[in-house]
Amino acid sequence: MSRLARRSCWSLHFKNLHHSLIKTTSSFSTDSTHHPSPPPIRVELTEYAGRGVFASRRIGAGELIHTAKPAVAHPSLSMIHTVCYSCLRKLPNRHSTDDMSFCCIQCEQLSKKKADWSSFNEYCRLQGLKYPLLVKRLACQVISGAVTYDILDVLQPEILSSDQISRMKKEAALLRSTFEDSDFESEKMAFLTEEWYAGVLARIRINAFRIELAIGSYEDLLSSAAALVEAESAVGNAVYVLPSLYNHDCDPNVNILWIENADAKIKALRDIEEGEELRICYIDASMDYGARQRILHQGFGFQCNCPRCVSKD
Ligand SMILES: C[S@@+](CC[C@H](N)C(=O)[O-])C[C@H]1O[C@@H](n2cnc3c(N)ncnc32)[C@H](O)[C@@H]1O
Repeated sequence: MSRLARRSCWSLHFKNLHHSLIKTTSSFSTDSTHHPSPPPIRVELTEYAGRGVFASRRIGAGELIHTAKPAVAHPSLSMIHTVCYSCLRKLPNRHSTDDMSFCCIQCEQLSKKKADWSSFNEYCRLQGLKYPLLVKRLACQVISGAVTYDILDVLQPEILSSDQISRMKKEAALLRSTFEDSDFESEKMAFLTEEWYAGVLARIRINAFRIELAIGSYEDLLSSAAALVEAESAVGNAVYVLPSLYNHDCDPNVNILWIENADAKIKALRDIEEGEELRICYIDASMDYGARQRILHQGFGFQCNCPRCVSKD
């Protein structure tokens, strides 16, 4: 296939992908008559990093570009008694001892049939793992019919080593046996194979966001200071579809923030021209050039060639 033909094939693919992503994964701010306005973005192929998100019109500094609901979210284990198990909102009653507490009936309904997750959670706690918790949560959502088993297939996967794959096989078996012990119907678990587990985890490892809620009150400020002392300031982790298509820049023009729960808000940090790529920063941009390159290479497998890195700033 010629380069041009391949490109137009991709263009068609991305046009369809763009429409389905916009329709299915994001909720957008509405105007006063409650007509949802489409976000000013389009998904296109970049020259350097697969897909990326581009401005479809001029966007002003501070503008809310779009919001997005997570495909899957899970609280940090150290926060499991203090935030909603579904949406990661802080709970008014911070003394819950239940491993699944909810902020409202709608969130509770997303976890109707419960299993005993103590062994799986303990395994993750001992190994210092956070992403298998997202796979567990996704499997629950698939079983309950809230999402399809292939919801994350559209995301870029990490290339896994054979060591990682054999560890994942053990985790997949532990996950499956927890469902079996809790009498989940076996037909509903047919999707839960070692391959499914490894494929989902490979995508989560590249695309998960660590959720830190914006400080809303003096009380939040105190609890966040306490969490920092305990080395855990994130309320949890989540994976989104559309936000996962934003590429990285060490001097980004947009950022993602969370105000009260795991719903992501994507905002412009400065004026952006039509056609400009929208890029977020995956890491702490205050680190020096060498540390940024090392972390991006180890965590995401790429060498950053953003203007800041090219000038070794
Ligand atoms: C979260 S995904 C971003 C969307 C991705 N481009 C896609 O097509 O799905 C992260 C991956 O995009 C690529 N990427 C993102 N920012 C990049 C950059 N500044 N330079 C090179 N590759 C980048 C890397 O392969 C990285 O692992």
